[in-house]
Amino acid sequence: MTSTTSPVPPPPPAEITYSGQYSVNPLGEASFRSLCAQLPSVLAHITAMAWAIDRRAVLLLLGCQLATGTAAAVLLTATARAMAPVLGAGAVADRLREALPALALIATASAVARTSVAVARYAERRITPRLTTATDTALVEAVCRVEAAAYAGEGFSDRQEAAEMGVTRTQVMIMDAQRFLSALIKLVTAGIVVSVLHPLMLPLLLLAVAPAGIGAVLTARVDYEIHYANIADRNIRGMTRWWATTPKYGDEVRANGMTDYLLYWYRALSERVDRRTVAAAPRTLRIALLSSLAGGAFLAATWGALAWLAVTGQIAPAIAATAVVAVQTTLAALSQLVIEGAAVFHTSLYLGDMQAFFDDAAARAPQRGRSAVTAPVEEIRLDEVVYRYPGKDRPAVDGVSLTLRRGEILAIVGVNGSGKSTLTRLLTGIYLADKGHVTWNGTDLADADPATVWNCTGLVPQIFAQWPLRARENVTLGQPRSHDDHEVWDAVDAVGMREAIEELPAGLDTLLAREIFGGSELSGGQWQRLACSRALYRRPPLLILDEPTSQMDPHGEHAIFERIKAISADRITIVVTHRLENTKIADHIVVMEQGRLTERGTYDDLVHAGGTFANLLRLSRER
Ligand SMILES: Nc1ncnc2c1ncn2[C@@H]1O[C@H](COP(=O)(O)OP(=O)(O)OP(=O)(O)O)[C@@H](O)[C@H]1O
Repeated sequence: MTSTTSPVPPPPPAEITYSGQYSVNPLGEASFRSLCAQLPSVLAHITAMAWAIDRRAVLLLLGCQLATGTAAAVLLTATARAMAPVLGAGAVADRLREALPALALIATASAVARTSVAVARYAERRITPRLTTATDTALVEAVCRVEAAAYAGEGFSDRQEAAEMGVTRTQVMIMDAQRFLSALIKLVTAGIVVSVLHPLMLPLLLLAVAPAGIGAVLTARVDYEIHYANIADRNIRGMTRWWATTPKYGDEVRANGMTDYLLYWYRALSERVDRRTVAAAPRTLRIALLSSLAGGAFLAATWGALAWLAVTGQIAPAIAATAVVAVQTTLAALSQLVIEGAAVFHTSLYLGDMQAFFDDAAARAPQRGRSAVTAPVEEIRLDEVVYRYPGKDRPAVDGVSLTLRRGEILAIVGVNGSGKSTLTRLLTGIYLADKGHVTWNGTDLADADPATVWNCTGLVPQIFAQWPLRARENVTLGQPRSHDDHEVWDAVDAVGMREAIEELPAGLDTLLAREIFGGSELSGGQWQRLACSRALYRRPPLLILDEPTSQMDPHGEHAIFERIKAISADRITIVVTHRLENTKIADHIVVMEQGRLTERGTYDDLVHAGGTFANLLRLSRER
C-alpha cells in the first residue's frame, strides 16, 4: 500500500525573544567613552575576584607584570647604549668590547622578561580553574537558593543563560586582564623611552593604534549585540538538545517519530542563531577595514617622521636605530593593549550579566523570618490562602482554609489543573501565600526559617528526580542518619524494593545511571518506589505524596498505601491522587475545583453526597 498524503513540512520553532523589562540591551545606551571609562573598574572587579581565590598568585602575577615592564625599559635603554659603539667607528672587536656591558644587560633583561611571562602564566593557571569553579558553583547555588516562585518569574531562565556566559568568560578573564596590564606597563616604559628620543614619536604612535582600539571595541559591541539577540534561542536550543539526547527519553522520541522533527527544530534554531551572527559580519568587516585604513595611514606617518628626523640629522644614526626598536616595542604593546582592552571590555559585558543575575537571585532569596519550626508538628492551618502564578489571571489556589492535625491523613482530589500540587507547595512553604496564612504549630510560614520547615517535610512529587547516584544515595540523598544500612533497608522494604536492589550488580552500591559505565537502570515503577522510600527514610512530620503510585503495579500500590496508613500516627500525611479508591485510607478528603475547596468529608460522606467526588468515582468505575 502506498501513502497518498504528501508530507506536511513541520512548523518552524516558535520565535521566542528575550523580552519584557529585561529586554533592554545595556549597550544600546552606552557611549564609547563611557565603555572605556569602565575598564579600570572592571579590572578592579576582576582583581577582587582573583584576590578572593588566591592572594599569593595575584601578588605574583602583579610582580611579574612589574618585572616585565622594567625589563622592557632596561632592554630599550641598554639597546640605545649598545647602538652607539656598534654603529660607531673603529675595529669591530673594540666596538663589541665597548658594547659588551650593554649587550649583557640586554640578555639579562630578555631572560627576566621571558621568566616573568612563564611565572605569570603559572600564577594565572593557579587562579583561573578555581575562579571558574567558584563562579560556577555560586551560580548553581544562587539558582538553588532563590524562592521557588522566582522560576516562574519573567525572563528568569534567560537571565540565567546570560549569566552562564559570564561563568564561561572567567576561563579567559584573568589571562586577558594580565595581558592587558602587561601591555600597559610595557607601553608606559617603552613610551617614556620613545618620548625621550623625540617628543613627537609617542603622539604619532598613539594615533597609529587608536583606530585599531576603537575598531576592537566596536566589534566587541557587535558581538555582544548578537549574543544578546540569541540568548532566548540558545536557551531553547539547549533544552531541546537535552531532551532529544538524554537516553531516558529516547523511547518517547523514537516511538513517537519525533527524531526528524527534533533534528529539524534543532537545526532551525541553530540556523536562526547563525543567521543573526552572519548578518553582522559585514558590519564587523566595515569596522575592521576602516580601522585598518586609518591605523595604516597614521603608522606610515610615524615611520615617515622617523625617516625625516634621521635624514635631516635631527637625531643621530644610533638614536634612530634605537628609535626603530622602541617604535616596534611600543607598537606591539599598544596593539596588545587595544586587543586585550577590548577582550576585557567584552568580558565585562558578560560579567555584568552574571553580576546582575547574582544580584537578582540575592533579591529573590527567601526573605522570611527566623522563627524555627520544630518537630513534632501538631497542627498545620491554612487560613483563606490565595496564590496566583506570575502572569496568570486567576489564582491557582483561591481562598482555601483547612486544618490538619498530627495522626491524620488528608486526601486531596480534583481534576487536572484544579490547584492540588500548588496547594501542597503552599503547605510545605515552597511558595508563600499571596494572601492569607499558612501556620505550623501557630508559626506563620512567612516568619519561619524555611530550612527548619523543610527539615520536617518529606515530599514525593509527581515528577521526581532519578538521581545518577548509587542506590543508597537515591534513598538517603545527603542525609545519612547512621553508618550502617539498617535504616536504608527499612525504607527499601517499606516500598517493596529489597529484591530488586539485591539483584543489582552491587546492591545498594550500584550506580543508577544507565548511560555511565557500570551503571544499572531501574524500571519506571521501581524509580517511583525509590522516590517514595526517599521520603519515608526521612520519617518526616509532614509527609506529602503527590500521585505516589501512578507508575506502580497494584501490588506495589497496595503495599505503599498500607505502609502510609501504618506510619500515619506520628505525622500529618497528605495524599494527592486521581485513583479515588486510594482515598479510603484518608481521615478526610477535600475536593478542589478551580483553586477552591468545593467538597470535604470522609470517603463514605462524599460517595453518598452526589457531588464531584461521587461523579469522578462513578466515571473511574465505568472505565
Ligand atoms: N509553575 C507554574 N507556573 C505557572 N502556572 C502554573 C505553574 N504550575 C501550575 N500552574 C497553573 O496553576 C494551576 C493549578 O496547577 P496545579 O499543578 O496546582 O494543578 P493540579 O491540580 O495539581 O493538576 P494535576 O492534577 O494535573 O497535577 C493550573 O492552571 C496550572 O496551569
